[in-house]
Amino acid sequence: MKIALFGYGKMGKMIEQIALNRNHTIVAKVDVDTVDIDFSEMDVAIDFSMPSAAYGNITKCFEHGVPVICGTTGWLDKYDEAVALCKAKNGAFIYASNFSLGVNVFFELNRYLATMMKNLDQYKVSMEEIHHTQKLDEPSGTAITLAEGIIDNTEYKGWKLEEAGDMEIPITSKRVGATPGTHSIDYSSTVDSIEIKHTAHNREGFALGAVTAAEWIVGKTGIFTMKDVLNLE
Ligand SMILES: NC(=O)C1=CN([C@@H]2O[C@H](COP(=O)(O)OP(=O)(O)OC[C@H]3O[C@@H](n4cnc5c(N)ncnc54)[C@H](OP(=O)(O)O)[C@@H]3O)[C@@H](O)[C@H]2O)C=CC1
Ligand SMILES: O=C(O)C1=N[C@H](C(=O)O)C[C@H](O)C1
Repeated sequence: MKIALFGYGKMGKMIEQIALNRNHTIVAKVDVDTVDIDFSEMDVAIDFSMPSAAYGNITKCFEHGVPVICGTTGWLDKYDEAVALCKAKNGAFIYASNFSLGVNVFFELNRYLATMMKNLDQYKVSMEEIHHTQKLDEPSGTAITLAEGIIDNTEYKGWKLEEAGDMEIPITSKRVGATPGTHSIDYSSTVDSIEIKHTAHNREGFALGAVTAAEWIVGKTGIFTMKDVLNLE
């Protein structure tokens, strides 16, 4: 498979390694300075760039009929526009705030736990995410997906960084050293607490998930999620 990398930073480099090990070819490494992009060579594009760059990269790919796997976070105010363009062009698209198998299992666990806690008013939920100090966005995309999983299954109405209102989920974002990504959800009452936690030990799981999604999407049209790719139920 011929893969174009949009963004060649920490994730782009890890994805390149995994793709080459799986006998794929990297046909382009696109960064902010790239002017001539040959879209005709690409079977699929994988975007791990920057919040300010993702939408432009994705839409250029759709215009040229290239399927897109996007892991960049912090640009989702434009997600609906990207989806509309993808549909208009009969393209193929997967965005995931987190491509790792472990976090996608954790997303399901979070939803299930939320349904169990829904009527237990003595417990208050809170969330913490910890990432490396170079991360540009907060809270993390993964934390937002986790909050949405709780909101969909309980009476909580929204989320907020730090101080939250009564029916809002408080999220604490910490930036510590080179932490790849740690997310925890806590339900506390006056007598006890229940905590679930996912800890990434490195970036390999994110990169492998993105390459797996790229292998899966080639030849398909439509808007998909990692749940489709991983066949999780
Ligand atoms: N969904 C998931 O599973 C995961 C998502 N992420 C997300 O992926 C994104 C990238 O993370 P990471 O690799 O750690 O970040 P890095 O900062 O290491 O890499 C981002 C790269 O994008 C480049 N870039 C800047 N502008 C453009 C542009 N217009 N087109 C293409 N590339 C551009 C940057 O170049 P320069 O440095 O020259 O500006 C940099 O090399 C983040 O949003 C992060 O949150 C990260 C891990 C997992
Ligand atoms: O920026 C990162 O590094 C990561 N970003 C994603 C996010 O915002 O959730 C996924 C992962 O946690 C690493």
